[in-house]
This record gives sequence, structure tokens and C-alpha cells, in this order.
Amino acid sequence: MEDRIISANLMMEDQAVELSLRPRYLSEYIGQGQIKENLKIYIEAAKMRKEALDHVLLYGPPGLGKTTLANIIANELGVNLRTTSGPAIERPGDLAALLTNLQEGDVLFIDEIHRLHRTVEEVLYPAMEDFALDIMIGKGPSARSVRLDLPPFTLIGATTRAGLLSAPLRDRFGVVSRLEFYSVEELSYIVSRGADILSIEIVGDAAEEIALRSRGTPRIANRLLKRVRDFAQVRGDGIITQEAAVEALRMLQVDPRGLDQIDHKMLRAMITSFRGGPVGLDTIAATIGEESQTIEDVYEPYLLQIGFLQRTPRGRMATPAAYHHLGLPIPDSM
Ligand SMILES: Nc1ncnc2c1ncn2[C@@H]1O[C@H](COP(=O)(O)OP(=O)(O)OP(=O)(O)O)[C@@H](O)[C@H]1O
Ligand SMILES: [Mg+2]
Repeated sequence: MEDRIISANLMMEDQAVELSLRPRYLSEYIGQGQIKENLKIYIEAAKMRKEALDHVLLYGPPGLGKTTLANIIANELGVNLRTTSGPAIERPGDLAALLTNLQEGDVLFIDEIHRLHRTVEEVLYPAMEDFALDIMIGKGPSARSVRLDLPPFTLIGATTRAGLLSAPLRDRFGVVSRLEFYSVEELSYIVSRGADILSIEIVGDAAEEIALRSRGTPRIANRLLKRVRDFAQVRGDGIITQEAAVEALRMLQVDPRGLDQIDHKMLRAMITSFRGGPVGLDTIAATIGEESQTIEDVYEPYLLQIGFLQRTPRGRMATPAAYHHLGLPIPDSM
């Protein structure tokens, strides 16, 4: 699973490229128009008032630019960014150490915030609300709590699963933004921009071909660009023409809508073994040998987005569009 080329999850090979391609300012951040517009105003206002920006929660499928946006917000504010993740903060004291080291206005970025330990989360509540830490001194009957002031700061939380956040935590974010899949036009632009930065020659149609197969996800677009370049270099003269792109993507087994062998296997299994569904997620997972969680977080959102899958209370269903894409006859009952 992990080495699926269309996986939206971060892979080792992505890391260097992601750093060089990561936009640093809002003006370079493509798409997500509404979020950008709002953030621009909030950032401006916070700077005018010389206050910390409200806490921001970013959620949405992997690879859509949450970490990138957190970095951009800190850059635009002109403050330091401290980065950590939910599972990395093991004890309340770890979080206290992070918080007391912040300077006024700094951004603390907590990735995978849905995986915070409950005891750590409780330290976060007064920190977010009152910029204070409540510390227990002593044990037993003489124990008392002392309140320690923190510098005003901005917490940015990122998660692929907003539904797993506890209500008290979610409620403490002033700004809650859901990142959307990118349009083909936006992805074409991201591919062209990436090619520019990596000094790759690519024609417009080839950029669009890659964009069409990137599952609405910049991370996948950048990865496909890199792989297609390898093909163009070995097979041709290094320039990515549309033919080169199509041929390379065919060899990588990424179909014209960005589906790979496993997507095909899953849809086919649903259609041939379960008459198109409804079929439960766990059953699908067992049938194709993937984890339910991975299907739900990483693969299914795009299939839902393009209307190949439907979620019903009784399970997932393949839609007529999926039958059509696989070249299978659509049953009369649909
Ligand atoms: N709006 C954008 N414009 C241009 N490039 C982008 C944009 N968003 C993301 N990217 C590119 O995609 C890469 C992946 O984005 P990022 O790491 O921010 O995703 P993420 O949402 O944090 O993913 P994960 O959920 O896996 O942490 C970035 O390094 C950047 O190169
Ligand atoms: Mg990230």
C-alpha cells in the first residue's frame, strides 16, 4: 500500500521535493480561494492590532496543503513557527515546555491534532482560551494549582479527521477551515510551477495530463511530475510532451482519472462480488487486503468526490459512473 504512486500520504522520496516546491507566501499558494481570502483579512487585522491571530484548525484529506498553509501563516505574520504533532507530545509536561518557550505572537503547529493524548489536551484548553497554564504543586490534600501566564500565541491544528476531535477542543478554534480538492486547472498550474522550480521542460498539455490524474491533490501532482520526468529523460530528450506524459503515466499504471490497480480492484470487487453494494467498509477492506482506515482516510475521499462511490447508512455503493469507467455494463436496477 505505502508505495502506491497515487497515495496522498507523504513518502520518503517526496520530502526533498516538497521542501523545494512548498509555497512560502499566500500569493504563491494556489487555489483554496475562500480560505486564502479569509486568512488574508484575519492576518492583516491581527497585525494591525498587534495581537496573536486566532487559533486555526485546518482539516481535509492528506496532501492538500495543510502543513504548507501553517508555514505560510507564520511567514505572513512574521513570527516563529514551532512544529510538533499529536502523538509526539507524550506528557502534559512536554506541552508545557513547548508553550512556555513561545514568544509573543508565535505559531505553535500541532499536526495530527486528533491524536493528542487526553491528559495533554486538557492542558491545551486554558492555554488556548486564557493563555494560561494550570500547574499542580504538591500531592494529596495540600496540593494546589498555580496559574502561570503564557505569551499570547496562535495554535494551528491540522487533521485529516476533524470528526475525531473532541467538541471542547474544536470549539476553541476561532477559525476552522476545510481544505478542498484542487481543480484540474489549479493542479496544472501547480505542475507547471513545480516544473519551473525543478528546471523541467514541460508543455501545457502534458501538465494538464498530469493534473487530470493527480486526484485533486498537489502532493500527487508533484510526485507524478517527478516520475514522468524520469521517463522523459530516459526515453526521450528530457522534454515532457503530452505523448511522453501519457506513455509514462500508462507505464506507472495511473489511469486517466488517477485511479491505480488497487482502486480498480476495489471497485471491481464491489461490483462483481457485491452487485455494486451497499457493502461495508470492513468487508471491502478484507476483500482487497487493505486497512479500513486507509481506505476511509486516503483513497475513498477522492472516489466520493468524483462520484464513483457513494456512502449510504448500509455501506458503500459503486455508482453508474464507476461501472462506466471500468467498462462494465450498468445493471437495469440502477
Ligand atoms: N496550494 C498549493 N499550491 C502549490 N503547491 C501546493 C499547495 N498545497 C500543497 N502544495 C504542495 O503539496 C505538498 C504537500 O502539501 P502539504 O505537506 O502541506 O500537505 P498536508 O495537507 O499537510 O498533507 P498531510 O495531511 O499528509 O500532512 C507541498 O509540499 C507543496 O509542494
Ligand atoms: Mg502535513
